[in-house]
Amino acid sequence: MDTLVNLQALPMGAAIGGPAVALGGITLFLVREYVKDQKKKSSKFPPPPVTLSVFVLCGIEGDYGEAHSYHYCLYHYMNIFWKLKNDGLNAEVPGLPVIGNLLQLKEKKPHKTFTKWAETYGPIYSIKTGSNIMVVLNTTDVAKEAMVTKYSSISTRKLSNALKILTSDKSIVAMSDYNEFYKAAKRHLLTSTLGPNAQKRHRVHRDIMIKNICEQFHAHAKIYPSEAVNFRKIFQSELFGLSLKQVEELGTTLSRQEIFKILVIDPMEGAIEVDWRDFFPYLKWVPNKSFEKRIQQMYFRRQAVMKALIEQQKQRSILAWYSQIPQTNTLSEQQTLMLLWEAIIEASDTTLVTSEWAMYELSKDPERQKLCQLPYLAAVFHETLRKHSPVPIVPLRYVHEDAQLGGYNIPNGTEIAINIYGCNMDRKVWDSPEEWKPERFLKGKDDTTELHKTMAFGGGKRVCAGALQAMLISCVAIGRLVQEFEWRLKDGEEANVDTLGLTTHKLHPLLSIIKPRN
Ligand code: HEM
Repeated sequence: MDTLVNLQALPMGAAIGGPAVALGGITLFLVREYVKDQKKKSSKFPPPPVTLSVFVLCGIEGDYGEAHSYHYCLYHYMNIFWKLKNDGLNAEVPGLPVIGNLLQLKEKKPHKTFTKWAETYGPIYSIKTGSNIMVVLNTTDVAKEAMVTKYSSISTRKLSNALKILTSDKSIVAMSDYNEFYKAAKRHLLTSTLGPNAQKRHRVHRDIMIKNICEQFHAHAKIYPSEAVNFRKIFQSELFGLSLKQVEELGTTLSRQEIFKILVIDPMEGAIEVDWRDFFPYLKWVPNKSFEKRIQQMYFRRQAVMKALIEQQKQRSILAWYSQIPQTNTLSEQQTLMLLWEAIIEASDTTLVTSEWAMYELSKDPERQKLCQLPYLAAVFHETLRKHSPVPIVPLRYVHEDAQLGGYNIPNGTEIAINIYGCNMDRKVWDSPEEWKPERFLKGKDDTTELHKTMAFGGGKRVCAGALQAMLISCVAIGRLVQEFEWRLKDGEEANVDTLGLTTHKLHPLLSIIKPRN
């Protein structure tokens, strides 16, 4: 999934407008007074005295998700702030008043910024994104603790405004809270599409996909032997075809490229659209019409295409798992539509990201292309997941009851960012982490825990449902492409390592010169 990582921590500070600044002055004053007051009362960071009276006077009830008044947010913020301080998590990245660390994250590659901060502030620290407090985990042990042993206290999500619309308010597996809908939906996804039996049935589609890809690369090598081929152009289109399976009829009104844009590219971009109200929930009454219009348009276009697709597939009974869903009577039509879309978008992105980076690394190094026996192929796959972590930050988790992580008490209301990329760059765990060395996985080849040390697919109850599919497609593709061609990077391509977007999408599509092997 991966595709819908909720990076609410990816703000463009510049988007924060006038009203925030105006209220900011008041906030700053209140915070300063509060801190002064605390210091006067005790030097040992007492528990927050809590502006409970303000809270009560405002008449706010319900959980944090519903309580969006300015006072409540301030109360909530201070509460978490002092609890964290009290329990010794002093590592805190300094930021600006009111907006906190938002401006420092405007580069839109928070996994890299978080990793850099870990060098200065240690592997666990807190940051502020507007009125939210987030604890960032950059170390494997604590990340596992959050995903596995402490999961029950950290199993909900707080979505950005864009994601609320695009996911029909948590109606997809990857973005839902842990509840009955989640359990039913994940079960369906696994039994009908992504689990081992379903993947066995889908083998025929994978074989056709790889055959088509190889044919297109051969055609290119024949006509333009000395010109670089654009890996992504061929791979992406075939991969999307696999995820949609047969949509030729739909294709008579819309091209595959157009459908791809509506179902995959637009929502991926929409998911990281910044609505500054995400960071200042007490300002949610301020209209942000252009933002809402953009996201709503994406939503309606996707609805239209998905409905057409479902109608068509129902008539042809091709989507086997779709016809299974209504039998349970547990999912509404809209939830079913969303799950179908989820399977499409998630199948179309991260597998491409992984395969493209693996072919980039192999194209750099002809010697390593000779070593493609099976264990080595698995090592290439896992090392690519480590160095290029396709989902660099696990979709944000929300602490809904006080929990302990890494020996610190983390209060209810804190957001948790698990920086998988940061964990995979940790020098204490990985030798020369910046180098791509598949050999590091050969030693532990019989030890599956060693292979999953990268945590690329998350872990615990929320572990990625599509890990098997991603591995099957990626490994078969990488193996076949290296078997059939010699790969060499186009001159100048080596430096193109920049990424773009929610996943670690290669900014510049891979360009390699390919030569068929005898
Ligand atoms: C290399 C490829 C992939 C990577 C690295 C990846 C990674 C991840 C990660 C990190 C999560 C989040 C786990 C969490 O919240 O703790 C996730 C969740 C998920 N992924 Fe993937 N994914 C990949 C491919 C796929 C594919 C191909 C599909 C489906 C076709 C898929 C479907 C899902 C679903 C449904 C979830 C939500 C699981 C849950 O919340 O229980 N993923 N993935």
